[in-house]
Order: sequence, then C-alpha cells, then structure tokens
Amino acid sequence: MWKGEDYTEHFSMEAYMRDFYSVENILHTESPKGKMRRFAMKTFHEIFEKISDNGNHGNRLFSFGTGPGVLEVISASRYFPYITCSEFIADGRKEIVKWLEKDPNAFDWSPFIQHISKMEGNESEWEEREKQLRDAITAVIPCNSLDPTNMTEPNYLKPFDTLLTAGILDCTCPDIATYRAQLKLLIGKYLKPGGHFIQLGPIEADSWIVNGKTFHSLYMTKEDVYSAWENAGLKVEQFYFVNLGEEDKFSDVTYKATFIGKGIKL
Ligand SMILES: C[S@@+](CC[C@H](N)C(=O)[O-])C[C@H]1O[C@@H](n2cnc3c(N)ncnc32)[C@H](O)[C@@H]1O
Repeated sequence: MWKGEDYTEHFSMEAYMRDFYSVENILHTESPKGKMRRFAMKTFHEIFEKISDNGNHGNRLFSFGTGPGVLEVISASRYFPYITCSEFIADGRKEIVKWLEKDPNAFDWSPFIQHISKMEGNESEWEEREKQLRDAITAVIPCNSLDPTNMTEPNYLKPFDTLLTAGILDCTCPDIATYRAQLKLLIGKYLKPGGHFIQLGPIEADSWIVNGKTFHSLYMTKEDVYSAWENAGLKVEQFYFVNLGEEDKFSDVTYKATFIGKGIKL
C-alpha cells in the first residue's frame, strides 16, 4: 500500500483526473464519486457564503494540496482575491498552470464553474466567474504534508486568512498521532488567529485505488477529527457529512462518509 512519500513515483495524475474529475460522473450521473463531489461543491459554496457574511473574512486563502485541479477553490474565488494553490507532485502543479495560461490542452473546468455559478444565482455570468477564478490564483507552489514547515516561498511567510485542505492529510498521515501533529503544525504556521480552517476528508476509510494501485487512507472516526481539531487550537463551528450507503460504495475507495468541517483558529 502506497503512502504520502510514494506518490511521486506511483501516483498517476492523468488517471486521477480522468477518474475523479469526470464531468460525466460528477455532474450527470448518480455515481458515488459524483455524490461526494456534488456534496463538496454545494458545501464549499455554503461555507464561503457564510464566511463572507460579516465582511471581514480577509482576502488571502491557502489551498494546501489543491491537486491537479481548481475545483475546490471555485467558490472561494468569489470572496478571496489572493489564492495560493499548492500541490506535492510537479505534474499536478503543471495542470493548474496550464489552465491558468489557457493552454489548449488544459483540463476544461467550465462545466464545474457553470454548475457553481448556478448555485450562486449567476449562471449566465459564468465566464466572468471563470476570469475571477483565474485572476484570484496568484501562486501555484509545492507543498509536502510530511514536512509542512519546509515552505520557504515568500507567500507563505505571512499566515493566511483561510486555510483549506481537501483529501490530503488522510492520504499522507500513517496514523492519528501524525494527523494530530500535522494539523497542529499547519494551523500554527499558515493560519492567522481568527482565521477559518476548512477540511474535507473521509470517515472510517481504509484505502483508495488510482490506476490499479492501492493507496493508504487514514481510518478516522468523527471523534478523532473533532479531538484533533481542538488539539490544534481550533474552535469547531460546523460539520457536514454525506454517508455512502452500501449501494453506492466506490469500487475503488473504501470509507463510510465524507466530512467537511469548518472551524476558527482561537
Ligand atoms: C485525493 S488527492 C486530493 C487532491 C485534491 N485536493 C482534490 O480534492 O482533488 C490526494 C493528493 O495528495 C497529494 N499528496 C501526496 N503526498 C503528499 C504529501 N506528502 N504532501 C502533500 N500532498 C501530497 C497527491 O499529490 C494528491 O494530489
């Protein structure tokens, strides 16, 4: 079973994009991956609307482990004009840059931008939202959750207003003790006091498969997550869950539910 440090050699970005960002699966069928991604899009949309409610949410957001796509920062870009994306694997960073530079071979995010614009009540103006997203992503840099302190980009020096991480720590942390320690480091270093933290992850996971290769996924209960958040100096504000029933278990991913949590750094 492959873990965080093995991704460079064994993880296929191409296969991940094909299988986990499929427009057909996510937007047009009732597939389990679609259920999870649609839950994420809707929940991020709701969370960012709430965060913007009082108008003093700041303007810098750090996406820790963005992956090869921009899906998780579409909603955020409506409110945060300075988004730093990060990804462990160089191929993943290249995919984001290709999209930013309008490379004809870049992945087409427009169906997802349209879908989210519709939630925002502005479907007809999705092209402006696409531009807003491109303008907001001001940096795409390397990250490593196994060594989160070793980030020397000037962008990192100042803690961010919001920190978002989706499906990273569960892939890279071998056990709960490491998850607790890494979360504490991330929150301590990259989030300002009073800033928002958002995490997406699996509950009671075991493993996941990309391109026929099995990768580790950390087994965490809801209680493990709440306790790690408190230990990291976060006040838990909201937790959202989507359960995967027997009928919609992924064939290539094992877990019971997906959570998205939002907290504030005390
Ligand atoms: C399940 S994907 C999540 C990607 C993205 N956030 C998304 O939701 O599509 C797991 C990601 O973990 C990244 N990863 C693997 N090892 C890592 C490490 N040591 N530090 C940070 N990220 C790592 C992989 O490159 C991959 O992009």
